[in-house]
Amino acid sequence: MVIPYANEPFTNFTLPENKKAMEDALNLVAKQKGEQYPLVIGGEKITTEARIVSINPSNTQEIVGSVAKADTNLAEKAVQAALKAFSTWQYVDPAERSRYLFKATALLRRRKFEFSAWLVEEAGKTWPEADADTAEAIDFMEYYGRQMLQYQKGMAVTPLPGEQNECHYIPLGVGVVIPPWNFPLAILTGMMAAAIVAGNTVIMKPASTTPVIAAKLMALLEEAGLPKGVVNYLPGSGGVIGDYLVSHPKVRFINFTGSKEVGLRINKLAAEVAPGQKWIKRVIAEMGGKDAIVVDKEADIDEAVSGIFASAFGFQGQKCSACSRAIVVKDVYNAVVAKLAAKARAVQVGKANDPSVFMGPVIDETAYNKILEYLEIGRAEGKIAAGGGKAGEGGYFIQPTVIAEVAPGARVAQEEIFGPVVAVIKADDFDQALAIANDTEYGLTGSVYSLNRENLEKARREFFVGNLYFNRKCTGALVGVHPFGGFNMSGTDSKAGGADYLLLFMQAKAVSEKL
Ligand SMILES: NC(=O)c1ccc[n+]([C@@H]2O[C@H](COP(=O)([O-])OP(=O)(O)OC[C@H]3O[C@@H](n4cnc5c(N)ncnc54)[C@H](O)[C@@H]3O)[C@@H](O)[C@H]2O)c1
Ligand SMILES: N[C@@H](CCC=O)C(=O)O
Repeated sequence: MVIPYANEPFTNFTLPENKKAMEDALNLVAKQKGEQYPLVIGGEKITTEARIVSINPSNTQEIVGSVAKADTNLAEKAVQAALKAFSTWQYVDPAERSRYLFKATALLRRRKFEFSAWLVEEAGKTWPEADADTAEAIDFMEYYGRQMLQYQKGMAVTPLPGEQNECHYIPLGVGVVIPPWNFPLAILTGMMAAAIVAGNTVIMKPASTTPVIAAKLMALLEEAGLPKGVVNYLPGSGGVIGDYLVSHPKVRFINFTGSKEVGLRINKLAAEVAPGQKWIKRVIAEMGGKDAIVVDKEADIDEAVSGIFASAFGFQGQKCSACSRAIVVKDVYNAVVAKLAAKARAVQVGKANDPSVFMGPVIDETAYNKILEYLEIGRAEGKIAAGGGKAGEGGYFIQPTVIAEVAPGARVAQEEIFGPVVAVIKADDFDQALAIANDTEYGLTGSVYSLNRENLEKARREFFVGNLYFNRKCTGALVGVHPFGGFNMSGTDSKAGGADYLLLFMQAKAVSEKL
C-alpha cells in the first residue's frame, strides 16, 4: 500500500532551521569540491585518463569536481552491460521496480539540502531554484513509481465469450537518456526513472557542464540497491559517444531533452537503420522554447509584471519555459515596460550560494558570450530599458535585461537566447497579441494576463502551446499537476510528469487464449 501522491513542498528558507541546514549542506559540499568520479558500467567503477572538469559558474576559478570521460569503446561496454541487465530486469515485478524508486526518493528526501547545495555550486542555482529542482526530482520518482502500479494492471479490453483476453505492457529494451544541464537533477531523474520503472535499462549520459550532480544521483541509486547495469553512468562528449549510442543497433529508444539543433540531429540519426537493427527506434525529444506572456489591456498590470519578471529572470532565464517575449497591448505597454524595467534594475546578481541574491550566473563561457552577443543584437533591434551588459567579475554574471520596442520578427523575438533577456513587443489589440505569440517555430509555454473572459477563452482555443497558463507565470510546472511538453519545434510533447508519460517507454502485448 503506497500513500497517495502529493508534490514535495518547497523549503521556506526564512525559517532559521532551514537556513542553517542549507549552510551546513554548502559546507559539506565545499569539503568535497574537486573530488573525482568514475564511470559506472554494469556496477563496475571505471576511471579514465581523459576527464570532464566541472567548474563553478559563480566562481570560475573553482573546480566542483571532475568525472571520467567515456570514449566509444566504453560506450559499447555500457550498451552490453545494459543489454545484460535488461535480460532480467524486464521480468522483475513492476511493483518491485517501483519500490526501488520509492527507496531512492526516501534517500533523496533525507539528503535534500545536500543535493540542492550541489545544484547551487555546479549549476549556479539560487537556493530556492535549487530546492525546486530537488523537489521535482523527488516528485518524478514518487509519481512514476505510482503510475507503474496502475499500468501493471494492463489495458482494459472488451470481454469475448469463449476466449480469455488481456493486454499488458512490456518494456522496450535499452535506452539512452540524454538530459540538459539546466535541470540537471530533476530532468535527468525524471527521464531515467520513467524508463527504468517501465522495465527498461538505460545509459545515462549527463550534460558536460553538470556531471557531478549526475554522479551523486548514480550513487544514490546504488545505495537504493538498484541492480547493477539497470542504470549506467556514462559522461562523455555528446558529439562522440552521443552519436555512437544514438546510432547503435541495439539501442531501442532515446530519451532526449535539450536544444532544437541537437534534438533534430538525434531524430535524424535514430531514423537510420543500422546493420543488425530490427526495430524502429523511438525518439522522445523535448526541445527549446521562445515563450510569450501576453498582457491584455484589461489585466492586473502589477500581477502581469511580477509574472513576466519571475518567468524571464528566474534561474537567469535558463529555462525552456522562460518568458523571453512579453507581448503587451498598446494601452498598457508603457506602464508595463516602466514597471518591469524598474524591477529588473533593482535585482541583485551575484554568487548563487549567497541567499540574498535573486539571480546567479549563467552556466558557462559559451552561454555567457552567446548572451552578450544577443544583447548587442537587441541594442540594434530595440531599446534597452534595463540591463544590457555584464554584472560583475569572477563568474558568468549578466544583468537582467529588458529590451523594449522590439518588432515581432526581430532575432531577439524569434531565437532562443536562454539567458536573462526579455523582448517586449507592442500589439494593437488582444487578437494581434495572440497572433504574434503564435508566430514562432516553437510552442512550449505561454501565459495570458487578462480579466476579460472572452479573451481568455479565445486564448484557451487558439494559443498554440503545450503548457498554457492564465494570470500566472509561465514557468514552474509541477509533476502530476501540469504535464509538461511542447508543440512544433519544442519537441514531441511527451508530457513529462503526466499520466501518459510512461507509455512512451512501453509496448502493449495482447494475449488471447481460446477456452
Ligand atoms: N522542452 C523541455 O522540456 C526542455 C527542458 C530543459 C531544457 N530544454 C532545452 O534545452 C536546451 C538547453 O540545454 P543544453 O544546452 O544542455 O542543450 P544541448 O542540446 O546543447 O545538450 C543537451 C544534451 O545533449 C547532449 N548532446 C550534444 N550533442 C549530442 C549529440 N550529437 N548526440 C547526443 N547527445 C548530444 C549534450 O551533451 C547534453 O547532454 C535549451 O534549448 C532548452 O530550451 C528543454
Ligand atoms: N518544467 C520547467 C521547465 C523545464 C525546462 O527548462 C518549468 O515548467 O518551468
